[in-house]
Amino acid sequence: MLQISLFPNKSEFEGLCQRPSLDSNSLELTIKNIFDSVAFNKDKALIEFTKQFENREISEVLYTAEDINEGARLITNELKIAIKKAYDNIFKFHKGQQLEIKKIETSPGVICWQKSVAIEKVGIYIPGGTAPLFSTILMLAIPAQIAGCKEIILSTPANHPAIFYAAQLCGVTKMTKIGGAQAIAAMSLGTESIPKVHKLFGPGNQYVTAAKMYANKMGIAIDMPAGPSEVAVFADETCNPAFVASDLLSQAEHGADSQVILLTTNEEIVTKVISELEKQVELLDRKEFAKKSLQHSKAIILKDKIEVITFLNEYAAEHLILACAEPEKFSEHIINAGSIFLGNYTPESAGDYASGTNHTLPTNGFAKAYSGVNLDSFVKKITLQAISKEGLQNLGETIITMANAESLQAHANAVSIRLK
Ligand SMILES: NC(=O)c1ccc[n+]([C@@H]2O[C@H](COP(=O)([O-])OP(=O)(O)OC[C@H]3O[C@@H](n4cnc5c(N)ncnc54)[C@H](O)[C@@H]3O)[C@@H](O)[C@H]2O)c1
Ligand SMILES: N[C@H](CO)Cc1c[nH]c[nH+]1
Ligand SMILES: [Zn+2]
Repeated sequence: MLQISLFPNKSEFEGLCQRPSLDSNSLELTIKNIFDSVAFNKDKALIEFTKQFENREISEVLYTAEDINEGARLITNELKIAIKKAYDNIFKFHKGQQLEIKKIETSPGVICWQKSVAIEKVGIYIPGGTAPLFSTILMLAIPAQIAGCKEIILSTPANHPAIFYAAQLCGVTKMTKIGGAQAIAAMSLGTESIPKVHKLFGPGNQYVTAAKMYANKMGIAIDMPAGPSEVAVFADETCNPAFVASDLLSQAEHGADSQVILLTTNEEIVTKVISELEKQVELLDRKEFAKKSLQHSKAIILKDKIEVITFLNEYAAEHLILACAEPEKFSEHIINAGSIFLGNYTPESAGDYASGTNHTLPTNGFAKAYSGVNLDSFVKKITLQAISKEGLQNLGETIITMANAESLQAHANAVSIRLK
């Protein structure tokens, strides 16, 4: 059950913000070995790792169009309707992130603007080790589709019908059967069957996340480190303890390495939430994962709201639920979080599936510096400028003065030659 921390000192906040993690040295070595093998033995290495880590026998690393059609046909009508509804909301929210091009005349005759251009080849990782997270396909392939990415390569160890259905719906161009760090290695290095991509996206366990970081060091762009799921809930007297417990469990059930945090200024709320957790956890099919996750999760009782805000900004949760009075007003004080859920009727799982926001979010405190996936994640911005003869006459002196001061005479000449 949750570890309780009663009125910790501010000096203890940093320790309380630690997430459970694997030994990073041995993790890095495992990842390096996987990348080296995939670089050398390509598809053959992928087939061997799939047997070694997942006990799955495969003879080809890609699904054929026929495999995908057949897989998708097995989806139930009920799930198809749910996915379409989620698709529409996620599409609407991400389409709304498109900005119109604005040409700015910075000084007379000098026009500057920028355009967004889709990243041509993207690799999306869809977690599937213990649950087939087909919702992640919507979260990654919909913005890729809106951005106009030409190739969307999907890798996942899962083979649920909804995985195939969602891949078709979202215009995925190639689908691999590979999971884990070896999938990330394949999309970073390229193999006989799997193309090398320009940018990697997607959440995953610690192996997947460490592999993305490794790929990033080799020069492949990544969305962000999106590892084991986490949630922090700030609950005051207006909360419903049963709702709070259900939210904590919704992230605890992801995996043993997930972490959930309950923050409050009222000790009685902790007692009520824990009693709900004890009841609700027993009803879950994934109770073993949830219980392990709760063992390294925490209930923290703080002195006042100011301390709560300080803690939350230090923790930088992937998801933050504000089960408190005036949640929107409270949210104005939050500067580090992946996604914020306001009020008693906004469960985190709404954002996981269907409200419209993206569920691929920075974990492990990376929300201090990274955003979650959004439309911009799939584009590059190219700036453009056009200067008229009069424009250059206006700006020329400024450029020449600055170029000379940097001792870059050719830069100055490129202007003065035009003004003669
Ligand atoms: N941050 C986010 O946005 C977000 C979103 C969704 C899910 N998640 C997280 O994604 C994760 C999904 O994890 P998962 O394990 O179910 O699926 P996964 O697909 O991420 O990982 C499964 C793969 O891990 C590899 N693996 C497992 N044990 C290994 C070992 N000992 N050595 C080498 N490789 C090994 C295997 O190849 C397996 O295919 C969870 O932690 C969940 O919390 C995060
Ligand atoms: N909560 C996860 C992000 O941390 C996303 C997800 C997918 N399916 C269910 N949940
Ligand atoms: Zn979730």
